[in-house]
Amino acid sequence: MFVITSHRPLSRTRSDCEPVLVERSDVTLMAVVSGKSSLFHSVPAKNASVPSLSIALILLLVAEGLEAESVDDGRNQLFAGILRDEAVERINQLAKISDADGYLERTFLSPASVKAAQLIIEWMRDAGLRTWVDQMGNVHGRSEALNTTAETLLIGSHADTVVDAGKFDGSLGIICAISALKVLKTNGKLHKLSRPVEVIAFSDEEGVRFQSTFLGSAAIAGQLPASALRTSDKNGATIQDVLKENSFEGSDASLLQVKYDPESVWGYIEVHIEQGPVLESLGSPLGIVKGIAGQTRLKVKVSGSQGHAGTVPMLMRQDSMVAAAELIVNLESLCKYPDRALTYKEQCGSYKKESFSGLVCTVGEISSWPGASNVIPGQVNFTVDIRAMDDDDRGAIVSEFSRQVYQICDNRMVNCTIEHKHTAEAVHCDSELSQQLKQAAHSTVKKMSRKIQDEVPVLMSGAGHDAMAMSHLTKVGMLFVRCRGGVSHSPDEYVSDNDVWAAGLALLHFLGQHVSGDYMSS
Ligand SMILES: NC(=O)NC(NC(N)=O)C(=O)[O-]
Ligand SMILES: [Mn+2]
Ligand SMILES: [Mn+2]
Repeated sequence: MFVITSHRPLSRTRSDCEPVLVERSDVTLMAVVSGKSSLFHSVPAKNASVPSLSIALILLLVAEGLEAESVDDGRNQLFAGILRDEAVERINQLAKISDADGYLERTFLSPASVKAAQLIIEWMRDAGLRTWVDQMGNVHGRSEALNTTAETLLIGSHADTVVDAGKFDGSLGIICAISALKVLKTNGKLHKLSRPVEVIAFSDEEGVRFQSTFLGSAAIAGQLPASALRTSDKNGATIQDVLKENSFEGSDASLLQVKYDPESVWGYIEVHIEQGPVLESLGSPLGIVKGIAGQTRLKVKVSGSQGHAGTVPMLMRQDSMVAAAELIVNLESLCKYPDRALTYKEQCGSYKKESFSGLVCTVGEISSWPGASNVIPGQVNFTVDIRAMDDDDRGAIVSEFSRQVYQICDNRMVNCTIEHKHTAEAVHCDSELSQQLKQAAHSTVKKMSRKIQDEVPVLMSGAGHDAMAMSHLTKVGMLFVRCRGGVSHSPDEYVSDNDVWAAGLALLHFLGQHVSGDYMSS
């Protein structure tokens, strides 16, 4: 019995194989073959001579229909040190910077977000980029080009997180971009770029603290109204307060300074985890985003009659908690079975049931006052997140839900208000950018696994991204990276080291299309 652990790409034989790497110098090799874990054998490698191991490996691989690759050291051409090992280390480092003990949370300009920004600035400088922080807390790293007046290619993602977050959502896109540019610097090609390239780590995409999202990217895209500065969080602190606390001006004028001139920007691309199960089910490490679902965020406030849990008869109650519960269950039913509730001929023209692609709704937060077990709540507030690939679908659902809210609250003699916190229209990614990303992804997967027949998947995104805001400034493209089980917004979020590597390599190949000469060697 022997263990074969490997560090170099073997030919990928089945779509669900992770490409594994075989290192000649490492006499212990492992052939990981999909669905055949019985292939794992273990023996202390030190007892085995290399020839017998290589023969064993070839026999093993041939037996499994894997063609043993000529093991040339392609590792250096694939920059695993920077694009995988260092990138993974940085993802883990960033994940340790949190406002909370025991789980990951970084919200707009929180102490942890300020600390994370400092680390990102260090990494950007290490990649040879000129860095600065703008008046909305976005961190910028820029490389000039041969032609300094050419329009800039922007690459970004967000540095903030949800509560109890995973370590890849947002961070992966920032770190891969910095790593790909570091490879160009290492190869002496950073200043051979045909256009300036700028990495942006956005200060707020998730909208956890102020409920309105894309604060950083919307400001750069000129989509953030000055009134947003007066938005307050649960404790009554406004965005303006938080900016000033962090030595930013927090004025309407300073917000305007953040806006980019559309004429100065060539395009925006973002690398992000898929946060869904499609790539994993297809056995593909990378995918291209065709479009991003539109989203609406609401805050519903239900006010009833606060009272004694033991003395108010059931039929005399105006119970805001039960009213909220009925609203939430009705919302779920509306989004599960929209055609039952909506007769589209009267309300919205000729809708067909299947037009509700990507329709989802979530109540993520609920709070009650006074929050004591023996008091009938006087006030219950909850959030609503509604998304759909089609903006008219989403609009129809939001208006039907609003109708139901007022009807149910009337029936229960409680007062309801609905506050619109955030709306972002669905976005279609630019075909030219998407094609370039697709080529980069295709050559990456081919290089890493040496065998690729299948197309790079193209898919829609139910998750929102800064690309939604940036689409108001310039054309956008997105590259998705496989994540285990599609899990995200959870500490179980996971991307394999090789997929982190694939993402960085794809970005490098994409940047290579904007570099004169051979970008892959010094
Ligand atoms: N990539 C994300 O997780 N984005 C999240 N944030 C926004 N703003 O959409 C979300 O909820 O989908
Ligand atoms: Mn997220
Ligand atoms: Mn995200």
